[in-house]
Amino acid sequence: MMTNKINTTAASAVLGCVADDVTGATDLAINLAQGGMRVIQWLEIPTLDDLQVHAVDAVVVALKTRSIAPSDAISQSMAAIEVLRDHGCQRFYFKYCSTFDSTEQGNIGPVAEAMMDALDVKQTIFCPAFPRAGRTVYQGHLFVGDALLNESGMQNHPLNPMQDANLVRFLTHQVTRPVGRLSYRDLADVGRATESLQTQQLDGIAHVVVDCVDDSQLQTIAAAVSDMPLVTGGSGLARYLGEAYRKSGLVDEHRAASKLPSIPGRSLILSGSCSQATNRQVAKAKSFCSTWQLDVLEIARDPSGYQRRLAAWAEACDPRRPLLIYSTDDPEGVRSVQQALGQTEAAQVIESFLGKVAMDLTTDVGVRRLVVAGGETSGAVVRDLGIRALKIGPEICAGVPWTQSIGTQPLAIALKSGNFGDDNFFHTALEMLA
Ligand SMILES: Nc1ncnc2c1ncn2[C@@H]1O[C@H](COP(=O)(O)OP(=O)(O)O)[C@@H](O)[C@H]1O
Ligand SMILES: O=C(O)[C@@H](O)C(=O)COP(=O)(O)O
Repeated sequence: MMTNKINTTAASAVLGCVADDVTGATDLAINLAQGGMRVIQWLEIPTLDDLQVHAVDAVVVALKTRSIAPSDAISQSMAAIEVLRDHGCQRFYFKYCSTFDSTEQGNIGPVAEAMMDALDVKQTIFCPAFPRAGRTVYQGHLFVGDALLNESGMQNHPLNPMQDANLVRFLTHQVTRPVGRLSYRDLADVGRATESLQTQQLDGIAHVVVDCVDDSQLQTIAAAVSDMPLVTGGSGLARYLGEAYRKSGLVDEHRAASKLPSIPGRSLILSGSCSQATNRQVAKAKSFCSTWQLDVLEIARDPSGYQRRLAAWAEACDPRRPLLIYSTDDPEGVRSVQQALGQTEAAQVIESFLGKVAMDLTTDVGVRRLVVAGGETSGAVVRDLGIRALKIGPEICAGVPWTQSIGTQPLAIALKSGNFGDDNFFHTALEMLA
């Protein structure tokens, strides 16, 4: 049950966002910042006192709810929404993956419906499109580049293989209320888009999947939904919310983005993503990094022995070269590990090991610059490092900024969604700090 306590201090953020994973949250945060909003990203649910300390327009709370049981995802998301609402947020954003990562059981639909109930909202949109990163939606079908979602490599995802690109059909499995579509034809102007949403609401359509193939359509969608209390989607839409909220008087001025973190120290790349993009990026990074490929079965057998060997190796490496430690593998490698350990156990073994590696190497060998590839992987790493919040810096590639941890002994951190970035991503990221 939500409480009715509303905080109305001047410091309240207008927009409260809940993201279902950490890289997704960072992606959302950089897009909001590029739209001129001041943003803070929390890596755990903040307290009301935490929220009073930072004067921002948008608060992004990163959860790790994408691949857990729907009931757990709902309860964590509700806890986040409650604190954001009590803080005084007037608009809410549920961020999930631009590739709609979920299964027929959830968690996108069930979490969205729970948020709608909590906020007393009759209709929301589903807008995963992020054209700058190649994610578009046409006739309700999600494309990654020029491939349908289910032919894009996402059909082999280790945790949520995506086998249906038709979002209207797929979302219908996850929700209890009717699903409609805002067609690209109605995105010709804001008035038409608004009218289509209103007509659908009168027809009882609660969930509207939004077509969108370019940024001008995102701009139209943002203007059409600026009064909607709750929107859901990828990060693309967020880029234009600042402008829409400024026009409707919710946010005052356009704020400049933050600077690069200036933090000396060793660089470490940790990669647990098995996406096609990350496989290519890891292959490229081997040329300029000291490299260690994890043997997952050996970690499962003797985690502490393996951790000691890895730490000794890192200690002995040339400190001027970045360290690259990865479990990234092709679908065949992933299958064989999952057959031996089970899907969930394999993920847990790797995530908890990479978290420990991050702790060891930041504590013992002077790592202060950290790049992590993979949403679940990033979630595990920042949790184990005990980082509570991030300041958002400039963009490395679409959807991935440099960030700086807030607190004593800050780290420069880049959290990369598995699918994002070109083949030279790791090099580009570290060169920016050189
Ligand atoms: N070699 C591997 N075999 C099996 N599972 C793996 C392997 N490497 C990583 N994983 C698991 O696959 C999942 C990848 O998810 P994630 O980190 O979110 O990456 P992405 O951003 O590409 O989705 C993680 O749970 C990770 O622990
Ligand atoms: O929207 C996106 O594509 C990303 O922001 C995202 O959610 C990242 O998820 P992972 O691919 O699991 O890192």
